[in-house]
Amino acid sequence: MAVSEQAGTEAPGAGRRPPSPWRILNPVRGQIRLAMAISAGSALSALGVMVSLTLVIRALLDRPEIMPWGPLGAAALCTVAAYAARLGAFNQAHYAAFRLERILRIGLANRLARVSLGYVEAQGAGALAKVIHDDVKALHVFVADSTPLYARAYVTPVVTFALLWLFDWRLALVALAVLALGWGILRGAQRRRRDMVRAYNAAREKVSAAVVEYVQAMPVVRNFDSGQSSFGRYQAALDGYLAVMLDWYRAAGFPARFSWLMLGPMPTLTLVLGAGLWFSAMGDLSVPRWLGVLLACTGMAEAMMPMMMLRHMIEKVGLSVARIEEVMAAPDLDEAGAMPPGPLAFDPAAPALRFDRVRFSYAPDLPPALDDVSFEVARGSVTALVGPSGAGKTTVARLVPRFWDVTAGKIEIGGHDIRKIGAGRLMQQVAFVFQESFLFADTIAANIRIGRPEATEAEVIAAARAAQAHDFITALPQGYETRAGERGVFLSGGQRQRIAIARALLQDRPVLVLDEATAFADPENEAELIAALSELMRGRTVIMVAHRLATIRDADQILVFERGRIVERGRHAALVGQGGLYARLWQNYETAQNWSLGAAREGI
Ligand SMILES: Nc1ncnc2c1ncn2[C@@H]1O[C@H](COP(=O)(O)OP(=O)(O)OP(=O)(O)O)[C@@H](O)[C@H]1O
Repeated sequence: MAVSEQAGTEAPGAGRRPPSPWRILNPVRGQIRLAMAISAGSALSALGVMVSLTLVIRALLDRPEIMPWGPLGAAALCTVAAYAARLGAFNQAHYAAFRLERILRIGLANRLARVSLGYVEAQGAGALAKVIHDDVKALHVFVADSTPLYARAYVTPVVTFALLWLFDWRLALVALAVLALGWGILRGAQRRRRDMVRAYNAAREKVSAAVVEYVQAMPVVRNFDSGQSSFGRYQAALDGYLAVMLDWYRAAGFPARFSWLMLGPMPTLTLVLGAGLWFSAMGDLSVPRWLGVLLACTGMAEAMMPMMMLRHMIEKVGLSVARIEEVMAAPDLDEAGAMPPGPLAFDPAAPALRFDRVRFSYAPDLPPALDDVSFEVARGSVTALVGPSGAGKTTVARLVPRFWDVTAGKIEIGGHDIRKIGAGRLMQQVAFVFQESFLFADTIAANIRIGRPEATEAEVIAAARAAQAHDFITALPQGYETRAGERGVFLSGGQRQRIAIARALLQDRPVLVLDEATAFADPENEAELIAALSELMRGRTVIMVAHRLATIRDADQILVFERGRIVERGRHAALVGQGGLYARLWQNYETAQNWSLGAAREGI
């Protein structure tokens, strides 16, 4: 399951609480503590203003003819200090947030560089990019805006209560009772909140999945579906979302609003005012004290609000933390047994590539996708993998660049177990061109240069020429400097493939893995693609998956897979002669070819 889906609805661990954000803040803990301390100082200074003003009033009531400069000056000083400290706290928190953002992004990028490519593929590039971007951003917002509030939210009510107690313990208890009542009702209203949040997230995910499906499937929808079933799914998701929202509103509505009202300053003020009137009428409360209580208790009620908001923010940011921690905990490619760095001597007598009793399962509870697969690929030869859908061909191709590691057995390059070579050195040996050729949002030239940034312009052009890409590249608006990839120029699947081939040519690595490299090609493109591939394959050790059997007729070795095992092996003519699975596949292929041209025309 992809990262985003997991944390969005069920996981991390259905029904479990999202983790606390504090642990992940460790790298900037010191600075956050500093921000909190300064913020607490600001809260105390604000209370100092209240106390000073109370002293001013008391002094004026006692001796109205003398201006109480001392308490007035203290009030002014405390006001300035409160604002300065507040600003300082937010500055510190923002610095910490920027530092944390950088640390987490670098950490996540480093992690992804070390995990297996299979993990990245399984999670989906989009979901991982969302973690690096959106979830880290959510933490930034939390640190920058919430941590100073946090200190204030806890310091202010406690210190205010102490002050109230000093002024008049009876009125302090009245204020506390009102707030406790509001708090109690709110907690009651929030008891169902976690379930509600989960139902809400699930409903929201369903809506976005339905939207994505509806938009992505638009061509299919228009052709076959007239929009009925996918739009129906979208509508059902929307209805579900509405039902959850209404349910939530009904369940939490009244108590929540009532408790917010209770936690506002008015109820506390009214009761303290009433109680104060009564006490002073009984001659039990001096006016300055009463005023002091009134001034302070508004602050106490107000301070409760951020507490509620912060609880909500912590729960929300917890989901982002869960997703970040999940990526951070992704297993490393096993590099423990890797040989020390330095040039590697390959055994010239060993085959270029060897699978030795390889067994591989995608997960411990899944049946093996490959079982007891052994073969050798001689240096400079071409090995083709064929077989029915799901037979394991792609899995073989992806085990070579270590998308995943074998479950049992081993894969060797030049006599070395690929797990021991180390990922970096392995990549110097193996180039791969897979079904989807990814182009970065950069110029075409930069995209070709990716494996060898130091390549000269002449080398880039030579590689593009050999890959049959030069002509269409020069026809683009800015030639090699045209931007490709996201929001760049639109390139067809076959053109992207040829750029990927030019890239692989420039990388000039001895072992080449091709998976379905001609899958995207239209008939005009195909001839060019095959020419490009022949250029790429020249002199290299090639292992290729191809559905178009014509492209592998001349392969030095054909391995026929069925249900994860090699069932036949040999050259084309011999295999056709055997009359087994390959012969059947070949016959089907030929029939399909003839049908596509001849029968289809007759049909029209
Ligand atoms: N990421 C994955 N997770 C779990 N199982 C997988 C995964 N990828 C492939 N499989 C399973 O492993 C088996 C072999 O799949 P593989 O893609 O290697 O077959 P293939 O011969 O390349 O098929 P095709 O010609 O249709 O591409 C299949 O049963 C497939 O369902």
